[in-house]
Amino acid sequence: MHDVPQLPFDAAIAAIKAQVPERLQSPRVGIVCGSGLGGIVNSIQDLHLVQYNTIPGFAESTVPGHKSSLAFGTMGGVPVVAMLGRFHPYEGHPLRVVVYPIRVMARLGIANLILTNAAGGLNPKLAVGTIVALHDHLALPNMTGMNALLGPLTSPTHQRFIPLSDAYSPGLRRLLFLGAHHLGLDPDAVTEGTYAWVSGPTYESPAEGRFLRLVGADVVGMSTVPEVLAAREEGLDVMALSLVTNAVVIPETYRDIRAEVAAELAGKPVDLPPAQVVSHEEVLEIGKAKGEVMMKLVEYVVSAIP
Ligand SMILES: O=P(O)(O)O[C@H]1O[C@H](CO)[C@@H](O)[C@H]1O
Ligand code: HPA
Repeated sequence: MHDVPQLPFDAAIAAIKAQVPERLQSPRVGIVCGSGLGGIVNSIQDLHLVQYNTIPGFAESTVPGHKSSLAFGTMGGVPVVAMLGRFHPYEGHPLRVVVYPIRVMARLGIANLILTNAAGGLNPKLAVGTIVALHDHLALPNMTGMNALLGPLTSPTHQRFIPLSDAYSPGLRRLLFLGAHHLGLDPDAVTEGTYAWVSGPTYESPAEGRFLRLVGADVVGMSTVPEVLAAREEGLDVMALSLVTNAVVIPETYRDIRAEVAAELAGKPVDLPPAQVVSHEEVLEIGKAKGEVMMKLVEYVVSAIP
């Protein structure tokens, strides 16, 4: 396999192999832990951590709730590698750096990739805490010049035109729902939906949230899609799970300040609606509170992959 120009794959693989026992050097499944979801590492046995700053080509994650290490070990006896901390374009990382760890994991031999993320709920039917298995995505940045696969072909053997109609593996999603059943989860705890990828780092304005809902997205977040594209280019089977950490505020009407002032001038009482704003702290809190369900599902799927 030829490598992406200027990305030091051989040095990265060598640095990893120097730090990980041979029995764990060829993981079958790769996992990416989303904001606040690093607890997934607790279900890895025979754990060996490799710091990103020891792997050539890796950046550092600068986002609270993301560490900067690769976790090697086993889950239900299956060798795995998990990214404790991902890179987002809004941190200033170029897209080829954002997806580099996915390509490194592919070169280590993974065949399946499980991505997790924290996301805002656009579909009003999704309660905070719901886990959404992505069956599709809507990526305005991809459609307007921020596609992670722009640029020279990754290698002469890679495909240029990657289909996305089959990006999210039905087989892995089937295992997920079998897992939800075996774990006795409430039927509404896990569902399927479409993820809107936005660049961030601002959360959505009400009009943006309304727009994304109108065009068919169920959840919204600032990650995952670039990783899905690279993984598909590398020939990996992909499952992506969003934990709904907050409801995106999409008011039907705006505060009518003109009417409020008129009422105030007329001496009438004015009822002020409570301000609703999302924060990353809230996102991390829900991640911590609900992360265990995500961990158990990931564990089930990893063990059940044929
Ligand atoms: O997608 P992950 O990395 O889980 O993080 C999500 O949480 C952060 C915002 O709170 C954004 O980075 C968003 O993408
Ligand atoms: N919007 C975008 N990304 C997010 C959100 C959100 O509401 N919550 C967690 N990640």
